[in-house]
Amino acid sequence: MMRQLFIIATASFWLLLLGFASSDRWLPNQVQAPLLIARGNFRTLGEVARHKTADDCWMAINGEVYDLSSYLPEHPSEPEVIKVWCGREASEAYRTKMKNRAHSARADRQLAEYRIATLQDR
Ligand code: HEM
Repeated sequence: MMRQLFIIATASFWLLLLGFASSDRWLPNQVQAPLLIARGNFRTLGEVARHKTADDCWMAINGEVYDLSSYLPEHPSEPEVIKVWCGREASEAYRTKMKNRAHSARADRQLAEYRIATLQDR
């Protein structure tokens, strides 16, 4: 009886420990994002520049880096209007739509979904 109790207690202890050690893997995305920032997920403009095609399209906007590859076909303008900004610093373009008009709050919310990193200055 004591032996069984001892085995159960030991097994529970290690299971609990394992659970704590790997718990952040099971956290939902909203919780994982700040963890990624805390761990320093930074990309430089040089790295952004390597993703400059429509199929592989990163942009730096307001200090954050976005992978917009899957969003491009959904953008409600002529494809060229947004494609030319792939691989570039595009804060001004996003802020003005290149015609002195701001994007909507809905656009801002969509943009946030594509964030992959924070922009590193150098
Ligand atoms: C960075 C370069 C970009 C440029 C030059 C650009 C330009 C434009 C233009 C010309 C329009 C259509 C005309 C208009 O509504 O005034 C438009 C609409 C829109 N764009 Fe962009 N866009 C850019 C990036 C983005 C990104 C990254 C997103 C979101 C992930 C986005 C989301 C939208 C949405 C949702 C609309 C519909 C109108 C609105 O909600 O503001 N755009 N954009």
